[in-house]
Amino acid sequence: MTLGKYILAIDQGTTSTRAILFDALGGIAAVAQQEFPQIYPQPGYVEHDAVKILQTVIYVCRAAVAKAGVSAEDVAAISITNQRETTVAWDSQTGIPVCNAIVWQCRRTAPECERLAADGMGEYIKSTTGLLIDPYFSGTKMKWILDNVPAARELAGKGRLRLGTIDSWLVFSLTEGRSFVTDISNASRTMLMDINKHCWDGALLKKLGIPESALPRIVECGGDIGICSKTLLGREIPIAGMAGDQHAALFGQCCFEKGMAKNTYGTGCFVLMNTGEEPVQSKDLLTTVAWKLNGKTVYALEGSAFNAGSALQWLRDELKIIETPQEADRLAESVEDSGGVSFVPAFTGLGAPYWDMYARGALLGITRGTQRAHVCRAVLESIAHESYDLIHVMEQEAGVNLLELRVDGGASRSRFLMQYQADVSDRHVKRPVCLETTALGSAMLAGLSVGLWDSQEELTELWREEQTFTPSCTPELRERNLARWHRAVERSRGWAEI
Ligand SMILES: Nc1ncnc2c1ncn2[C@@H]1O[C@H](COP(=O)(O)OP(=O)(O)O)[C@@H](O)[C@H]1O
Ligand SMILES: O=P(O)(O)OC[C@H](O)CO
Repeated sequence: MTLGKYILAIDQGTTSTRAILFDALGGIAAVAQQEFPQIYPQPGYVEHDAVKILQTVIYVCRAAVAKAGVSAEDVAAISITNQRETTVAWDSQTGIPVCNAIVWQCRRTAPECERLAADGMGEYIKSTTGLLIDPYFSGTKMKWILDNVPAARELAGKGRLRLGTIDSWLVFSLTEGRSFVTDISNASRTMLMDINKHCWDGALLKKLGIPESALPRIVECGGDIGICSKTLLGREIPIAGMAGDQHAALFGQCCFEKGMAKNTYGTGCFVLMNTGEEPVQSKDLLTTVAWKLNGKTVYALEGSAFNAGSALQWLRDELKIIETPQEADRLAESVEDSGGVSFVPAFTGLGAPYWDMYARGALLGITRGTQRAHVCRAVLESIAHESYDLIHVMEQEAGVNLLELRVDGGASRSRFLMQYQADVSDRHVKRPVCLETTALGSAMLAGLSVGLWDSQEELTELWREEQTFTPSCTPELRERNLARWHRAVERSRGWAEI
């Protein structure tokens, strides 16, 4: 077989699935995208239809290859990157899910998390998995399925239950031999994997009642992950790169050196910093595997904010005060400030550094003169404010000074947001030419594995800056805005509990 010239990257995100065909220079030959429905069965619950997700994957892969006008022979490898933690349960024989996937944002396992905390599991979970007790992670979602879906229990009894994150679900569904694997970066988000030993932790599986036989094999982020069956594109193609989306974005931003960091503005906001080959423990941040390649593991510290771009979608879909996110940008720039309005996007609680599963969204400071432009501005500012918190706590806990922040993701297109981010965090914000960094990172993992690229140095050469946003705000204004944000956060906390 001659080596194809392209990598087909599947980016399975929270609100849409994209397939992007990258050429050997890291350039985009074609993109295909499809949104899929979010399911909100009750307040605080978020679900996805895993079969629908698979259908979007198949559709966008075929569409991207067709758009580029290339043949399947030209595709050297497929890579997968995905929304993390979202949990799917299915039957190994039929390949059919037993219930909707429980999305990372879903808060239904808050009571189980309280029980774990009351049992004094916090310290053990932190030191073993690098994570905090929160409904965010897959472990308690798996337990919920076993406790609440009779078909899951029945299949578990027969040894036919499969529990996995979206990466496992896609590899299982796309491969002829039905490979059942998860990559180590996704596994490190389950609250079940020992981040030092890189295996499932027996004590946690026992505590949550999860049978190890239902869990996938943990593999590296590059190599022989599976062979995609020819039903997808007409010929078998190796799946050679796989990582959770935020880990892939760190790789795609070429943050290969210890201390380099990125922030991805998608549905949520996720700041990850490369901390080198040893896991670094932190109080309010997550310790996670960034990637593992050829036996070498790189770790990261992560600050996660659960809602960011989703707040713009809320303005568009629920409040209906904008038609596109770009309109929010224009409106935000049309007023001098937010007119005293503050917004806290805690739709599904607050992540780092607050870790409040009962916080809920808040819109404060409204007066009779408040216009939609003020609300749009407050929403965009809130995304920068929560990112400021992540950057600030990261600098404090890792003892570093981030001189620059590399940014990507859908909402990093917003000029207003990026400038405000630079102002409020007093840091240079660097936006690359390729904002599809998540997909690019996974393509790089696959490309290294199949020999399209030889080294990380070669990949670094492919990274191109589009624009740097320079801080230009007075310290007084900055402090005033941050103080108001922190007052607003306090008011949003514990709301659902009450
Ligand atoms: N021009 C824009 N300005 C601001 N936000 C945007 C813009 N375009 C897209 N977004 C936001 O980006 C998000 C989608 O980004 P994406 O990286 O695809 O996220 P995900 O992978 O979580 O689905 C949406 O929530 C949307 O509100
Ligand atoms: O869909 P995204 O890009 O916002 O990413 C979701 C995260 O992976 C959740 O941990």
